[in-house]
Amino acid sequence: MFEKSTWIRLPRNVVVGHGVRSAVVDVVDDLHLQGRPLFVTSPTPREVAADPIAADFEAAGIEPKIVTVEKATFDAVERVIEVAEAEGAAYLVGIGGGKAIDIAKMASYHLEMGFLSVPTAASHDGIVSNRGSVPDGDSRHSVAAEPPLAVVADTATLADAPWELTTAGCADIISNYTAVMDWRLAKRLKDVEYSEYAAALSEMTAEILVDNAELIRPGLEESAWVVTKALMSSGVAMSIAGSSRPASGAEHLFSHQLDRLAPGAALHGHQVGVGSVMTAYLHGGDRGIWRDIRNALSSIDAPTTAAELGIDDETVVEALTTCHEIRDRYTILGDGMNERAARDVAKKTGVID
Ligand SMILES: NC(=O)C1=CN([C@@H]2O[C@H](COP(=O)(O)OP(=O)(O)OC[C@H]3O[C@@H](n4cnc5c(N)ncnc54)[C@H](O)[C@@H]3O)[C@@H](O)[C@H]2O)C=CC1
Ligand SMILES: O=C(CO)COP(=O)(O)O
Ligand SMILES: [Zn+2]
Repeated sequence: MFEKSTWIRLPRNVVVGHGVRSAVVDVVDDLHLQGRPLFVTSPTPREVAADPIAADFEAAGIEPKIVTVEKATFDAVERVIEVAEAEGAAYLVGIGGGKAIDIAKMASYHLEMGFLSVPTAASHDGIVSNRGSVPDGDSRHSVAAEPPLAVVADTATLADAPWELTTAGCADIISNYTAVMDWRLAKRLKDVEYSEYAAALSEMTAEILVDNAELIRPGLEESAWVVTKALMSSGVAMSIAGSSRPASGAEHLFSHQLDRLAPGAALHGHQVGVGSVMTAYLHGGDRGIWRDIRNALSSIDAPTTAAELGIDDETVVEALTTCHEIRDRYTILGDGMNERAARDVAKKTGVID
């Protein structure tokens, strides 16, 4: 008897384009959301977007409460839950980069409340995904979270954000190549749950982005459009899979370990991009696609070396040898690299000197 079932939760409204920030209040109306919203944001996105959006709500007779968060931690999620309960919030709006959006979607999941995603940077593919990513001691959890009821991505805001945030988003997408290689490997070796549709969507998203790399240039609003569509498509792949597997493999483990060893040194997307160059080498050796990945990253101004990340060579080697312990996710790293092998791959790919 056939007993499989799946439940894929995707946004109902996706609004992307120039100036759509002022449409958030209309989107809320279209979704028939009632009551007081809680905006979850961080300091710069508050100035850039949350305060102006709050003014639109006030003009429409709705008084939002705003909470500002700094880090994507379980404590921050707890604080947002407490504020939402104390203020009688009816739904949450995450406004900012990956961290603010992750906190909002995780708090919404716990509160069983609707959530809207309003990215202010095209820096990560968590904009529509149903996962949250949180460091916790020596581990990094990928936790279930509320997918957004709607996404409102204003390309004017995204194009105005610092250019490196956009290149980080591109690198987060380019890393899908190796994430999918790891997922297929884990399917073959460990029979993990696998979706060919999610894997294909994730790979195709990376391909389309690389094919359109010439459109991704600083100061071009069209770049924000191209990158945001890719970020959403990658997030949909995660929602189809019900896991971050299509977009997170060993290159993400490497980045999560760098976050522990060198906190704040580089952006998430830039770290996973450099990780992807090295794990592509581990998958395919010298004839594999590692040079294609490195060239794709260079073509959109993303870092390809430890020095460009602002991280020293020894930290890269340490991250490579220890990052398999971050979580129980089988990848090309298997049960870990030894130091000589880690140094070798980092040197051969030009990541370290
Ligand atoms: N849940 C998921 O599926 C995913 C989650 N992530 C998570 O997202 C985080 C990475 O996201 P990021 O956006 O790189 O980090 P982030 O949220 O820390 O943002 C980076 C910086 O950009 C600033 N910023 C945002 N918009 C701006 C604007 N318009 N102008 C000026 N500055 C602006 C922020 O204030 C922050 O200082 C990581 O924690 C990562 O694990 C990443 C991918 C997928
Ligand atoms: O960053 C992600 C996908 O780009 C997902 O993060 P995790 O590695 O925490 O699942
Ligand atoms: Zn990522």
